[in-house]
Amino acid sequence: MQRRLSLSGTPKKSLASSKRKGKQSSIKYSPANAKRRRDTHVLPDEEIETISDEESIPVNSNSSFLWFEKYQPTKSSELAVHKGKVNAIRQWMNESCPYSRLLVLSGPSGCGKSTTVRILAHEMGASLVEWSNPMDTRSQNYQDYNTEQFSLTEKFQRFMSLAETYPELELHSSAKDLRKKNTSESKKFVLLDELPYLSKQTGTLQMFREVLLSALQSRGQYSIILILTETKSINSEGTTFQDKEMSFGTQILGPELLDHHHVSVIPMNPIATTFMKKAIDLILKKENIPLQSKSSTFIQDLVTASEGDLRNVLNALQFYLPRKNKQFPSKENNGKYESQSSTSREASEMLTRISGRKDSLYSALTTFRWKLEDDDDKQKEYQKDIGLGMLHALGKVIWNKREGDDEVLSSNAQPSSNVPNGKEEQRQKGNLNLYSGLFTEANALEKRPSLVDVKTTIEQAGLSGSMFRYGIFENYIDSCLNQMEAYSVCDILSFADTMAIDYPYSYQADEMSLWFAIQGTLWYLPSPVPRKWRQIKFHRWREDEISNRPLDDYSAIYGKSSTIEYVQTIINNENQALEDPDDPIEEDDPA
Ligand SMILES: Nc1ncnc2c1ncn2[C@@H]1O[C@H](COP(=O)(O)OP(=O)(O)OP(=O)(O)O)[C@@H](O)[C@H]1O
Repeated sequence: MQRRLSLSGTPKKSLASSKRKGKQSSIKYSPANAKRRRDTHVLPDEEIETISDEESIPVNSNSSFLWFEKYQPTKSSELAVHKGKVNAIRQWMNESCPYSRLLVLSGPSGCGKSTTVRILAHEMGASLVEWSNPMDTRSQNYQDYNTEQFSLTEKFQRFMSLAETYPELELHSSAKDLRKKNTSESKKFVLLDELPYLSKQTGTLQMFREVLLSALQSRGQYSIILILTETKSINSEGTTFQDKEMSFGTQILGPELLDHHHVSVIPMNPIATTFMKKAIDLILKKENIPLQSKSSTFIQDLVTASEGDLRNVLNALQFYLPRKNKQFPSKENNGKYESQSSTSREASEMLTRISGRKDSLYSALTTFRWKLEDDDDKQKEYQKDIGLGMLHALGKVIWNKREGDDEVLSSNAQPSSNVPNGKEEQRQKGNLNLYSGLFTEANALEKRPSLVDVKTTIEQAGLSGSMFRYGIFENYIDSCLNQMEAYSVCDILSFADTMAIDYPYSYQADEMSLWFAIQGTLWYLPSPVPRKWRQIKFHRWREDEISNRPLDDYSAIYGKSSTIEYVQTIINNENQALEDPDDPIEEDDPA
């Protein structure tokens, strides 16, 4: 994953970002989250500011909210973050320009970086202008995106240059009133909680650094807060390790920015155990869930497994405490927790609620068929072949053959007769290559039903959900035509990752998460999927055409030079290049 996406962050346990996190923002994905180890130093619990026990926290009654959203703190006294860190951030935010212009907050996922900044800004009556990758509008403006004149990085550049004149985001209803009292002293912060895709190869990383450097040198009266989420990388042996460079931002910022006298770095720690437990106790109280003797062991186990990620632990708890029963699971002899019988149904309902909300990033997914196991009590056994079955299933997903793909491809393989006049004209002008013409037309037929049957695919996969999700993550990029699709699929995978509970293992949550990952991937992949061989087949790239849009996006993902090299390799072996790969869907057909 690092290979392609690391510079912009991690797929968050994004639902976590969905949080908008679900958002989670920069591409954050941690299939091995359960095995993460934290190398960060944990401060003693007694130094932690106490969570307020006040009953005044406004609770959002909307049942579609996840607990980490529903019970988000509204004031700094409620933050489950080390007091020293909160004070350090507050002090930095209170400093006057130009002495502090860029604050880098680094730390593991779910340790409260973004929440702390938002709350402190609110308490100060400061404006917070937040950059958000334009993919958020994907459902509404999907087609527009492909004809956009500006790339994501160009948009970021424009955002930063206009930041001073942007109105603030409406964070809280009371924010405006607070500022009215304090207009002359109100401060402005630009919050970079997600970043556009950054790559050394395409120069976007350098551009990003230059934008920040020029912001530091400008006379603007705003300061920038950059949030970097530490990720775990997976090495060739499949074990995870902490990306130390990420902790200090060196990979993204480079020495010039890090050594800049206007730049401060505050590393954040995972949330301490004691404080997590207090936050959990408070939420259970608000949910009227009685604490039982076995609950403390259960909560202790969840907290230990979460490695300081409060969002993670709240999700796990919510999954494991069905609303009706509100009973804590009991521990079996083998050390695993017995799943609640209705967990699967709860998980399904939760996902349906999330995607059903009008403002949800995932509203497009409401059209999906949700699988509800009628017989939840049945614990299926995984005794499947780990090998060809998995590859076959994976191939089907990243291929994503939809109804009508064959017709679209064969009509476009013919010379121009089947192509509308306007398109042919554009093609001749060289503004659109054959494939992009095909892609635009395909958009008109967008979301033709996929021929991939999710249930069969999961059965064929024969692996745990996390392995299969990781398989999709490693391979989906070849199926994308632009960065928006890449971000969207990655975001969905992050979302699905959050749905799966790291510990204790839940078969139902695992399957639901895989179901969601596959459905989301199938939804966001283009139609037809432009695997590399197809691009070669339908359009022989010339070097000078690679800069044409929408190939810019493709090149941004792969890097121009590697694309050219790849094309050259294929062209040198043309027969192989033009040979259609096996069609996994047809292979499924017993006839
Ligand atoms: N007492 C609390 N203190 C801090 N966060 C809390 C608390 N209770 C619930 N939360 C929730 O925990 C989550 C913490 O996530 P947050 O986005 O702030 O972390 P982060 O470090 O920025 O993570 P990431 O880098 O993955 O975005 C938020 O969704 C917040 O609403």
